[in-house]
Amino acid sequence: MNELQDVIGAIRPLRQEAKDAASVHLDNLTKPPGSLGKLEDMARQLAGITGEVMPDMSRKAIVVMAADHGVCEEGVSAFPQEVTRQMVMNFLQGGAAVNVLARHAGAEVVCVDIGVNADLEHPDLLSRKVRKGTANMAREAAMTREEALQAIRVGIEVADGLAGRGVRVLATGEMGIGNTTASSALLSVLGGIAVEEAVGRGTGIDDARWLHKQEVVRRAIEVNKPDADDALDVLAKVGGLEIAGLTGVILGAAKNACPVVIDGFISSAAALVASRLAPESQPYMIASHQSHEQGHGRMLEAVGLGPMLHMDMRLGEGTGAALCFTLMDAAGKIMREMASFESAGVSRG
Ligand SMILES: Cc1cc2ncn([C@H]3O[C@H](COP(=O)(O)O)[C@@H](O)[C@H]3O)c2cc1C
Ligand SMILES: O=C(O)c1cccnc1
Repeated sequence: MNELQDVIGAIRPLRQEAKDAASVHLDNLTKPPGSLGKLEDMARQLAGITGEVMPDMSRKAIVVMAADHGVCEEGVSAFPQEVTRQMVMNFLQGGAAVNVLARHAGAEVVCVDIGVNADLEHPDLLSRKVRKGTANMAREAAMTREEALQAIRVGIEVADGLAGRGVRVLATGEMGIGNTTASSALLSVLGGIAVEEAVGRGTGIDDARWLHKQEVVRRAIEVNKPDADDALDVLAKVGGLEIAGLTGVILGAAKNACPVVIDGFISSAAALVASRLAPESQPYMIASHQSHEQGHGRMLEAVGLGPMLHMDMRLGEGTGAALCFTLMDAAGKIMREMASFESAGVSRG
């Protein structure tokens, strides 16, 4: 626990003077004050995070954490568990949606095996397996507290490694068949939200399976009795290895004064855990989008974040975060390239 406490202790509040300087700069540009809406909010936030009015955000990475879920044996997903490992190979070959959208945004994809239930090897795969999938949370704790901590540590190390080689913006992505079930359980317990509101349709289950998925989440909470005031306990009992890993990525990004773009429902579950473990990490987060998954709006509310985009996407992987990168670049260009009232000879109101 000490190590995690050290990381949390190293997270600084945003730099108010840089935020104020960004506000002054924005208000001198040739537009009515505030008229670029969330682009301006983002520019101010990025200044506060980095301490620079025009930060270098040229190097960006999406960390895709992959892991399996024992709860799949309850029949909670529309797809079989082997899709997790098959999609990991797809990421490594560059053919998944996140690869395409990351290329479009000029970002790299870093794929981490933190708990896939198979032996995977590839030169570009970061092999950091904590265990081969979680246990079935409907019967027992998904993992031990120590395993959850270990997975968080993996995420912190990945974030440290990327920041150490000059990556300035991080984003979260994931792959794990069954992980909307774990995310829903986290939302229900940590957000104090009824199971039927927290559980959505994930990969696209029908009504009967959706009701069954709700029952499975209820059973997982009943069997494990997670302590809502102890986020690590909840994460270990009803979470997932990739969710724990992403919690670490978020804490690691904040420690390194890097903005961290949060993707969809599952990534937001990691953001919720991170915000409970370390409330000071929340200002470093940017919610890329609100996905189509039923509980995502409530999840973002619980973290205290407002989404940049509503695209009706429900894929995960980091796809929404990749799209949001292009908005970050747009915000950066506004700060750098727009004329001021003075330079353009435009009258102020
Ligand atoms: C081919 C395929 C690619 C995906 N990429 C992300 N997910 C998404 O779907 C999964 C969660 O949904 P559930 O909880 O219903 O299993 C996660 O792996 C998530 O990343 C995918 C799912 C599939 C089938
Ligand atoms: O919101 C998401 O990211 C999501 C929703 C459904 C399935 N996979 C991911």
